[in-house]
Amino acid sequence: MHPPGADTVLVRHGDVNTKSNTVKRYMEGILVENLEALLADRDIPGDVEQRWNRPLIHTTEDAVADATAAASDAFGVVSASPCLTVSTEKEQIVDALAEIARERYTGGAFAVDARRADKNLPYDSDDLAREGGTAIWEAVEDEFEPEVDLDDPDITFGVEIREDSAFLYLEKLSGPGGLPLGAQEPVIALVSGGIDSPVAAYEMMKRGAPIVPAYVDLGAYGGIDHEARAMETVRKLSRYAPNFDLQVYRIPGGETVDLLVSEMEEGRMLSLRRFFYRAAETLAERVDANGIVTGEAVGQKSSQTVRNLGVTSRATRLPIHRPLLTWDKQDIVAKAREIDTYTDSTINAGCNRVAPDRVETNARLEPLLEAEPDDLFERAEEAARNAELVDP
Ligand SMILES: Nc1ncnc2c1ncn2[C@@H]1O[C@H](COP(=O)(O)OP(=O)(O)OP(=O)(O)O)[C@@H](O)[C@H]1O
Repeated sequence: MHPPGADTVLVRHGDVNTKSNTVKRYMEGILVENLEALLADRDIPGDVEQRWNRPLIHTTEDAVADATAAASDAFGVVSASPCLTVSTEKEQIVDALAEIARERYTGGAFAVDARRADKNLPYDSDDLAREGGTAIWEAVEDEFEPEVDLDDPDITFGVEIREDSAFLYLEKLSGPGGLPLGAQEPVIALVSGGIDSPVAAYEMMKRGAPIVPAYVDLGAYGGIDHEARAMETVRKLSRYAPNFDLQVYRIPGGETVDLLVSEMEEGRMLSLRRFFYRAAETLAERVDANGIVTGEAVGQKSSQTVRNLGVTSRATRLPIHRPLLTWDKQDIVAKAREIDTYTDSTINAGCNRVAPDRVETNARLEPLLEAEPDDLFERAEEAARNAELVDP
């Protein structure tokens, strides 16, 4: 809900504020570009202004809700509010609060949350909250029985006073937090048709690292549905990053999977992971990426025991980022639903079908090296060199 006449979105960032002024300026610049791209991608009118630690989106009242929703999808944003802008004169703010109350208050407990960045103003936030609260009360008391509750209000009248304007709002839409996308270097995101890998990729994006998605085509063990699911989740992720290229590298892995299935039993899944990582490393050299992100979590699968992660990780010199390492499955599923990458599929495809009846949970590197094909890494490197770029 926004105040009548609201045509501005106040955008708040969090971790960016912990940076030095130079870095903060730089990151705010990236955030502004990303906000502009989100608005353009969703056909929302608006101009983004970079100022005082709080980017502003100037839009129309009709578009202010959509613009706020778009801002709350931008990495680095902690919250966004659709605002009415008035001058910093106390009387103007108090009058505007009364007017907003007349239009929007429908009963229940209310609070005024006032903050000011400019400590030179002739009034402080407590004065303003008190006078604003009285004005709201008087504006609605004939029709309702208003009540003030600063701890658990039904409606909060927010006031944020900056150098030359005061911003009045009724809601704060939460954003993802983190850092603006592009504030870090890119990483290869290994995306499967599963639930976890898109969430892991999203978490890296949230910390500012653009992703280069890579899908390993498992041949007959993957299948068209498996690939379609992987592509669909990348499409969903691209909604958060319209100014970044999220084309997918499809790495051919079918022949190697066939070989692993015919020649290996228990350690097969681990060698397949080692193939993935080495292929990702080669692709990273090709596209100048700096790490690999996967959806693995400790103990979630046999290939993800602490011991097995240690053995599989030896296949690459690059860091493997596993943002979900300590997450429980239900939290991963909840996040996947929240970011709209959840794929409600029971199709038995991908790695599930490659898995043998008896899986290795306690691997050692030497016996695995003995068992796996000698040319596993050459195969991975060649597959990555042959990877084709496809639209998700
Ligand atoms: N076909 C594939 N292409 C690219 N990466 C893959 C593929 N299969 C698995 N991975 C990567 O390896 C990780 C662990 O594999 P796992 O077998 O647990 O995947 P999954 O259960 O099929 O999918 P997810 O982990 O996404 O739920 C995945 O999170 C993903 O990063």
